[in-house]
Amino acid sequence: MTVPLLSLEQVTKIYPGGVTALDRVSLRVDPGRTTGLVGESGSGKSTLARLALGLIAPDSGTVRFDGQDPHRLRGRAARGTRARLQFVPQHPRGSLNPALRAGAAVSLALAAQGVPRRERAERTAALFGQVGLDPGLARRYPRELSGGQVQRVAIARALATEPDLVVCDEPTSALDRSAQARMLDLLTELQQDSDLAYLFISHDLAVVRHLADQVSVLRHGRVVEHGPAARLWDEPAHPYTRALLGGV
Ligand SMILES: Nc1ncnc2c1ncn2[C@@H]1O[C@H](COP(=O)(O)OP(=O)(O)OP(=O)(O)O)[C@@H](O)[C@H]1O
Repeated sequence: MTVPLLSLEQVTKIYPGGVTALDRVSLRVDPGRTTGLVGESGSGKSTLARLALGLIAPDSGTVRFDGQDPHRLRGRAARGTRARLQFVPQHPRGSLNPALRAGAAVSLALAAQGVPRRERAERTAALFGQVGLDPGLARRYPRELSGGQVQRVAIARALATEPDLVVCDEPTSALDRSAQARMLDLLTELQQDSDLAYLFISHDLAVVRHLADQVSVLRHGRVVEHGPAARLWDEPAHPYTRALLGGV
């Protein structure tokens, strides 16, 4: 049996004030594969993403990335692990520095990886090419780029560290239908080229099924159904999954 790249075992997260955002949730992402996580607003998806990235700790249960607790790593081990575990947020415009040109955002990520200055321009141009962006756009500021282009810059920046796993939190929800389809094609291509694994989070099962091998359905912090994406789509067992599909 494959050793998972990311695993959550019986994870519970209770926020101050008593909100149980996640209740004994288990989930795994295998190397080079995609696990989808669907659920409506407030179901706990972003909390799970933050736990997977090691930004917060669970109240009980375990989170493991390549066998280690990502929240407990310190120093060099933390830097190494962070490079292999990247994040593409829902609204990347907010995560890019508005005063930095798009190319500089990617170049900085390369610098943080120890890539020598003389190699950075060429590597940045290659990353722009990889995500389907004209390298000329590297000179633009985020405000001068479309939503889809900004999302691609965020992906290029994530790829700069040559990650094994990318946590994508609603990466297409701010895009129109055609940009959404192109983004899913790009993510699929990148996975095939670089053997990337994704934890792909969305409220939309119709989007998730295009990419995910396995899907977990989250409701009020609990996994109510889990299985192969095609099975959930064709024969949803839980009424909540059927309700999610009803909205498609
Ligand atoms: N820092 C926090 N402090 C207290 N409660 C929080 C905090 N963050 C999230 N919550 C609560 O935890 C629950 C899960 O929130 P979470 O953001 O994980 O859901 P979500 O599925 O990502 O929602 P959305 O799709 O709207 O982003 C919600 O009830 C939310 O109000």
